[in-house]
Amino acid sequence: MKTVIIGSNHAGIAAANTLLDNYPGTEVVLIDRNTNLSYLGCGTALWVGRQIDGYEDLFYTNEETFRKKGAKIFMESSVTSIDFNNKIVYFENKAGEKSEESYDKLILATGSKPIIPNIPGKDLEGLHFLKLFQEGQEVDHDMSREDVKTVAVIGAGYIGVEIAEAAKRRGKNVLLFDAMPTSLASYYDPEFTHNMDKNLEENGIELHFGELATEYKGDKRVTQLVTDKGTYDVDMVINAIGFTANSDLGKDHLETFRNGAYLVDNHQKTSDDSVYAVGDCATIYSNALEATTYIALATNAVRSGIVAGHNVGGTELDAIGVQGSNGISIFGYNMVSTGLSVAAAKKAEIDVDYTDFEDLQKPGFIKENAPVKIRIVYEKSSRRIVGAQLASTEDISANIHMFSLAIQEHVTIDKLKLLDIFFLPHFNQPYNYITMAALRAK
Ligand SMILES: Cc1cc2nc3c(=O)[nH]c(=O)nc-3n(C[C@H](O)[C@H](O)[C@H](O)COP(=O)(O)OP(=O)(O)OC[C@H]3O[C@@H](n4cnc5c(N)ncnc54)[C@H](O)[C@@H]3O)c2cc1C
Ligand SMILES: NC(=O)C1=CN([C@@H]2O[C@H](COP(=O)(O)OP(=O)(O)OC[C@H]3O[C@@H](n4cnc5c(N)ncnc54)[C@H](O)[C@@H]3O)[C@@H](O)[C@H]2O)C=CC1
Repeated sequence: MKTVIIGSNHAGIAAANTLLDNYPGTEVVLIDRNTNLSYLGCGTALWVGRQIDGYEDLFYTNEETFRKKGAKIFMESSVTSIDFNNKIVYFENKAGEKSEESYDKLILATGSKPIIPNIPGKDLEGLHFLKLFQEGQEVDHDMSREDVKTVAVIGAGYIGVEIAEAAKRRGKNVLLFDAMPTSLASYYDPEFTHNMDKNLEENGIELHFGELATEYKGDKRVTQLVTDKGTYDVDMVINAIGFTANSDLGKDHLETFRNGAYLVDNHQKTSDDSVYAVGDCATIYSNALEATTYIALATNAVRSGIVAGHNVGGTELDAIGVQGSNGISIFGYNMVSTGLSVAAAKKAEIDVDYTDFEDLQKPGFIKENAPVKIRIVYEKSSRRIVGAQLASTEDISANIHMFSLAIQEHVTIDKLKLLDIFFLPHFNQPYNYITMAALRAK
């Protein structure tokens, strides 16, 4: 059996490795238009902000590894069209040479693309996106210019907040804009985002929330950003207002979601029996929403790649849905969340309650210690947990996995009240904040 995989980043790589490592004799062809594969975009801000030495270790595999495993791999080759009826993929390399590959099964792993603000001046120099490794290099290069003193970041989601920190660490004046009234509004409730906003401000980032960019101005290069509230002198702009699915190749043949992502079942199969879709170009099932949705995360890309790999290889494997678990760490302030915030539940018309608690991570007699905030969100009628948020300068990240499992397994808030949680002063308190929050639930 021959499988062609279009896109060899996290999702495509996971599918290819699953097939190559578990199904000897399977023919695998990988095609990608980029020069590199396996770039961990999550490291861009760390590298640009000089928190790590360079970008070299942000790649975890390469072309050669796939060749050694017996796969055919075409890099710098762009798939231009697919004949779904005759099962042929057409592609072109950078020299313009055209090729084709037939398939028995096709895995679409074409990922996502940044949303481009459609406002005047969008072709000026000095405007950036932050998706590809090459875009990270351009941002890094621009930030090295002596004349780039003020950086505007549009979008205070995950990429925007992380790159705003990086720009500040590089000594720039940083202006951070978002249409919403706080940073990270899609992931956390205001009780949490206000702490992050304060953290950003205390570290010298100028916040402009509830403000919409309307124009970039400049002669050849951007010199001003105009919003509905003012005009700002800037030397560089980084746009980070979200991703949308890159589904151009199959959108006329396959069923798609409202944002264009390929609709998939729990085997990652699309509406065409021979075609699978994985990662950011596909939909995903949310256990919190109990519905199909779109969540662009590397973790989802890897898991969906594994599921597709096994199903294509011949072993039935059901995806179990996700919670959209995520985390961020900015100037030492850590936030993690999973499932739905109260705001997200409201938007999805799920009637929820929540319980909050705040306490020190460890007993008061431990010196190295800091407060932790927790919110657990649960559905009013069923009492199942649908979300959790935590924030602290302590490393509270591992707590979120338990809540992810709780949402996946439909655990109620009441089940959490007497949960056996260990205590050791080096780590936590006997009256654990998880227990305390659960006990306070209405
Ligand atoms: C700056 C940044 C930071 C991030 N941080 C995190 C994080 O901390 N945690 C997290 O979970 N997620 C993070 N993400 C999101 C994560 O990177 C994506 O969810 C992940 O890359 C999705 O993987 P994918 O393989 O589905 O798609 P992509 O990474 O988008 O890869 C798609 C591949 O398809 C190829 N392709 C597309 N069209 C064609 C075509 N026509 N022909 C040939 N090849 C094609 C592309 O070249 C690309 O290599 C971050 C993203 C960015 C940009
Ligand atoms: N730590 C992590 O897990 C990370 C995850 N990612 C993922 O990568 C994907 C893309 O990240 P982001 O681009 O940061 O998307 P995002 O969805 O996290 O944030 C986009 C932000 O832009 C704002 N916005 C939208 N339209 C706007 C407009 N016209 N003007 C001003 N603001 C506007 C939104 O309110 C939102 O705050 C996301 O799925 C994200 O979860 C990215 C970086 C790190």
